[in-house]
Amino acid sequence: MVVNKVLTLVMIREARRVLLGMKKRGFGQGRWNGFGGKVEQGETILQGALRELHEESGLTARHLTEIGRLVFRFEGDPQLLEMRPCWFPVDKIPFDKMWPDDKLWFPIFLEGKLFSGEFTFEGHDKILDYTLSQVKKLPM
Ligand SMILES: Nc1nc2c([nH]c(=O)n2[C@H]2C[C@H](O)[C@@H](COP(=O)(O)OP(=O)(O)OP(=O)(O)O)O2)c(=O)[nH]1
Repeated sequence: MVVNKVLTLVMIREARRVLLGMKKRGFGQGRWNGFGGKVEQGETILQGALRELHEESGLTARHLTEIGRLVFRFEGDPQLLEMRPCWFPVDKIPFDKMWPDDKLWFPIFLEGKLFSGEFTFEGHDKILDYTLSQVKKLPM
């Protein structure tokens, strides 16, 4: 069965550091990540991103800027929320405790460039196949 969900992922960054949250339970448990989750019915992606950012980190953003668009396919399951935020210097991002695709697109994000990609996973650790590129404009 194919389940299509729209998920947000907000990266809070300053020039030399990035704020990540430790996912305490549910989908991605035990991994550092940006803040986000499912877009709810009747919500725009931006509204969903602002809501999840606030729910998970307590932060209220004045504005958000698009950084990329990624498609994930899982040959398996999904699930829940809860985060523990922590700032990481840009040269000390804990990739070994993050989603395996992150080390591929983070460099583009940290350069301030837009990116677009698709990842197919086997379970939650193995990337079977992917495409990723820096783009001038995000696909709709
Ligand atoms: N960095 C990174 N983030 C990912 C990857 N895959 C993936 O779903 N995410 C993000 C998108 C979302 O922000 C988050 C998953 O959202 P979620 O399932 O916890 O959604 P939610 O908070 O609405 O959860 P729930 O309460 O409905 O269970 O993980 C990935 O490969 N890398």
